[in-house]
Amino acid sequence: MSENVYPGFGILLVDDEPDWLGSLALTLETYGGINNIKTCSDSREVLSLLEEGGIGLVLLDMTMPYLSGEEVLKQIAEQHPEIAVIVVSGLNQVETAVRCMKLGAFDYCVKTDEADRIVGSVLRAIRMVEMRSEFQEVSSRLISRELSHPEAFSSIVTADRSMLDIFSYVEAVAKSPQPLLITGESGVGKELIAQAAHRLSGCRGKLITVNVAGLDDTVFADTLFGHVRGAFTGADQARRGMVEEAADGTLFLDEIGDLSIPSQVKLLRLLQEREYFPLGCDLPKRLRARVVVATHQNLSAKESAGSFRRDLYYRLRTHRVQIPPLRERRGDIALLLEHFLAEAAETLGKKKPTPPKGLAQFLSTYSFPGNVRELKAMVFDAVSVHRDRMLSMDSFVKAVESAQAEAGPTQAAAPKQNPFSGFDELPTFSDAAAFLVHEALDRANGNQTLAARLLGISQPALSKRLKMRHG
Ligand SMILES: Nc1ncnc2c1ncn2[C@@H]1O[C@H](COP(=O)(O)OP(=O)(O)OP(=O)(O)O)[C@@H](O)[C@H]1O
Repeated sequence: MSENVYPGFGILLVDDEPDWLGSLALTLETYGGINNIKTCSDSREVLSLLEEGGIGLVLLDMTMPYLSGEEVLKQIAEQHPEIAVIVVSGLNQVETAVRCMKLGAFDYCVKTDEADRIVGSVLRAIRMVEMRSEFQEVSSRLISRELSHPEAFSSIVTADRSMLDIFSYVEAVAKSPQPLLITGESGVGKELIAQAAHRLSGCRGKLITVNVAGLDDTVFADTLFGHVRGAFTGADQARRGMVEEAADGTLFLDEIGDLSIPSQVKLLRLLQEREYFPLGCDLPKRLRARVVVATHQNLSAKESAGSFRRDLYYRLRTHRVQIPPLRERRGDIALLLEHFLAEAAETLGKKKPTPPKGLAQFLSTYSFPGNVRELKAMVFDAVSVHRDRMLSMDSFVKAVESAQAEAGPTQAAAPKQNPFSGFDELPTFSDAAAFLVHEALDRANGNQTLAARLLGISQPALSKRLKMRHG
């Protein structure tokens, strides 16, 4: 991973005036942090430069000796359709602009345009090229459905398709110098994904995690950037900031949605300039870490509401993954249950207990607002109190009931699947009811209260049914 280069592909500036090439390169670097730039002042050399590879975007002058911009544009469109071209002309001519766009140019700018207009156009083109190559990379991985480094995800227990797709994506963008944004409800496993991204990045340094929730701006700056000795009253010792601790590794900023606006400005500056100043120090230090951020908040809504800066939001969302809540991957509940039972037994020095039949099914009727963390806590609690070989269902029922009572009646019910949809011949009502009652009692080990719960009826209603059947 090259650290201080943006974007990840080269941008070729083509113009016969070397002075303009120099000033355009400076504008792009100053206003857009764009520094992966090559220049060419002879239009006849453009194609051979593109053949060498590594260029994703060309900024092309129109009026040049030898080959005109329009001719070069035609050649690029034919031979390198994957390369985006922005025409930067000395003249504002609508007809030429239309012709260029028809030939496939991404945009048409005029040299006298404000710097903002040209830089904005280049940033959009960069994003388009990035998205296109990201899409190709991800879709080829999704088609092959294979991970090159499955071991990087070994701590994440799942068999869910959407989670496996996320693994492919994280692997595809692992070596990118751009930040990775991980969103999802609390307890879904965002930190585990950050750890996997770090393992895959190939960075030699450490993974440094900073939870930025509740840090005021001064503490945020001090934590990240550190200070020199004597920077403020009481600063008897210099402090290395976390950005430095994470050098050649990954800086993981958790709860990024809680950052104050002044801290957001500092973070944006760090990402854009890849430089920072420890408090009391005049010499800038370089950011030498990959940045991964996470939040359980809806950043897009925060951005619309004005509490999250738009420029930072766009900078952060270059690569992003949204981890689904546990209730949207119920198939994982049984796997996670087994995993946490073994982990809890080992941690607590007990023999792994046998889960009661129907436990996974019972748990999958619950919406788990605290996601995997809540399931883990339930299992650890149940294992710590249990004595017999067979784990008791009671502690799970109590945990679910008290969580539901706390959440109140608005708690969403689990979406139901129709178990009969595949049947050619349907059972009668009374047969279906009898089978259901039998299965529920079996799963609940004869415990009528639990069986009634599994069936969604009261215990007296179940016992009435049983009496009717036997009587
Ligand atoms: N798929 C999984 N397999 C195994 N353990 C998991 C899985 N998902 C989450 N966990 C465990 O659940 C707990 C919560 O996970 P984690 O801290 O990664 O969640 P988070 O999304 O970062 O939460 P928060 O938003 O509160 O920071 C951790 O103990 C983690 O190890």
